[in-house]
Amino acid sequence: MWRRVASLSSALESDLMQAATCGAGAWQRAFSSTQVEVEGFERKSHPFVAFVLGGPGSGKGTQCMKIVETFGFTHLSAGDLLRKEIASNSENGSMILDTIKEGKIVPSEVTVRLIQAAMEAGRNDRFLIDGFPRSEENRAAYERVIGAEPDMVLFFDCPENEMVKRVLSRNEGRVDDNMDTVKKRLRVFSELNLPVIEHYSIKGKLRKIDGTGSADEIFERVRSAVFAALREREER
Ligand SMILES: Nc1ncnc2c1ncn2[C@@H]1O[C@H](COP(=O)(O)OP(=O)(O)OP(=O)(O)O)[C@@H](O)[C@H]1O
Ligand SMILES: Nc1ccn([C@@H]2O[C@H](COP(=O)(O)O)[C@@H](O)[C@H]2O)c(=O)n1
Ligand SMILES: [Mg+2]
Repeated sequence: MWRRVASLSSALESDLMQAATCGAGAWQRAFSSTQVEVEGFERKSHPFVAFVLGGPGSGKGTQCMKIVETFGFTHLSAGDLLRKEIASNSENGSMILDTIKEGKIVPSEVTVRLIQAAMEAGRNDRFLIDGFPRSEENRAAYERVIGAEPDMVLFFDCPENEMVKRVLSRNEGRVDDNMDTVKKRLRVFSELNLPVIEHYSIKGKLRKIDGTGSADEIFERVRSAVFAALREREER
């Protein structure tokens, strides 16, 4: 089993405090003093970041939970962060709600700032960023603000009819889990997200996973892909 890092050195604590107040790129510096050995993998100074992509209902959130249990990542879902903004009545709340209802993409500055804050607060050196980047604009904003590229990109490849079936039976009360919005989300996925996936494929960072079968069957594919990426990073 993977062991979570239970405590942080006081030097790191102070770096994290600095990261919380300094903004762009500071979270990277916050990890510069830590190197911890866990299950044979030395934890490097720079956080390991995996983007998790796939169409609506392709199983991103389900598989992220399993990755967290097995590999000790912190899971940040862009959609969940946006939904929390709505729930907290922030100044952007009503704009975000309208955008999600339409299945459109929230302005990148908003989403990237939420991700950045969550990473700074995350106290981990392995992050799964689920449902991001959804567009080339998202991708460029992340690189500009965070100043880094992901170590790997997981893409859950799933047929549309299966994704629609899963979304419509999810039953979590999401405002966008209805046929009308799902159609729009699928169109946005094809038009805006597939080019991002293609970009990472060209860069050799993409791990395409067959998203069909049971959640456990899919996780066996995911486990090998994540293990290989962590090992590659270790060897670098
Ligand atoms: N392999 C699977 N087989 C059947 N149902 C699944 C499978 N994986 C996930 N589900 C179910 O399908 C629904 C959608 O899964 P999940 O929330 O993980 O997808 P997602 O990619 O995060 O979707 P979204 O982009 O809309 O957030 C959930 O109700 C989940 O329990
Ligand atoms: N990078 C992102 C991610 C999400 N959104 C909006 O949230 C909706 C729900 O996202 P899920 O990942 O939970 O399916 C999505 O349809 C978008 O409206 C976004 O704008 N940018
Ligand atoms: Mg999800």
